[in-house]
Amino acid sequence: MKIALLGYGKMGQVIERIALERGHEIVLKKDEFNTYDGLENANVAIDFSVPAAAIANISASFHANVPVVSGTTGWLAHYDEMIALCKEKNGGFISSSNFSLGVNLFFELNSYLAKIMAPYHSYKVAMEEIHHIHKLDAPSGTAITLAEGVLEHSNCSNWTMDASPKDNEIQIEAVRTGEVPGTHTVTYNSPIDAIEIKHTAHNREGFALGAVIAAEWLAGKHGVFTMKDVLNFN
Ligand SMILES: NC(=O)C1=CN([C@@H]2O[C@H](COP(=O)(O)OP(=O)(O)OC[C@H]3O[C@@H](n4cnc5c(N)ncnc54)[C@H](O)[C@@H]3O)[C@@H](O)[C@H]2O)C=CC1
Ligand SMILES: O=C(O)C1=N[C@H](C(=O)O)C[C@H](O)C1
Repeated sequence: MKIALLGYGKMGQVIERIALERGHEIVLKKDEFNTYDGLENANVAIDFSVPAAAIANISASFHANVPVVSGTTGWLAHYDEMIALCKEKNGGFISSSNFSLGVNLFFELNSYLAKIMAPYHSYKVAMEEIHHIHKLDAPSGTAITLAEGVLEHSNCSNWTMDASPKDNEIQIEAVRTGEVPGTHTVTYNSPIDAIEIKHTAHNREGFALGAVIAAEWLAGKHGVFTMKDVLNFN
């Protein structure tokens, strides 16, 4: 399969290695300095760039009739626009705040826990995400997905990064330190005890492998999909 890498930073480089190991060919490595020349030759594009570039990368893929997997976080305000463009161009699209198998299992666990905790109002839910100091966005896309998973089942109204959240708000604390690849914790605390679930990425391999598997799955398809479709979680 011919892959266009849209973004060739920390993630793009791990994705390249894994894609080559799985027998794929890289036909474009797009960064902020070069053009989309060659994109039209790809069977699939993989966007791991920066929030400001993600929209242009995803749009360029739809215009070139190339299905696109996007892992870039921090551009959710434009999500509906990209879905509309995908439909207009009959494109193929998967975006996810986190492509690792472990985190996608963790999303399922988070939803289940939120469901069974819903009747117990003495527990207050909060989240912490820890990442490397180079990360541009906060909170992480993964923390937002986790919070959305809780909001679906609880009577909380929204998430906040405010240090003094209201009773009906889910607090997300974002910590930036060293070279941490990504750690997410969801805690339900009561005056009596606490229940905590945690996912720790030891490196970027899981994110990258998940993105390549998603790309293999998406090639040749039209429509908007999620990692649940790829992993058969539905
Ligand atoms: N969904 C997931 O599983 C994961 C998502 N991410 C997200 O992926 C994104 C990239 O992460 P990293 O690789 O760690 O960041 P990075 O900063 O190492 O790399 C970003 C790359 O984007 C490139 N770039 C900048 N402007 C561009 C443009 N106009 N077109 C194409 N590329 C451009 C930069 O040259 C840089 O190489 C971030 O938003 C991060 O939050 C990171 C890990 C996992
Ligand atoms: O920027 C990162 O590094 C990561 N970003 C994603 C996010 O914002 O959730 C996924 C992962 O945690 C690493």
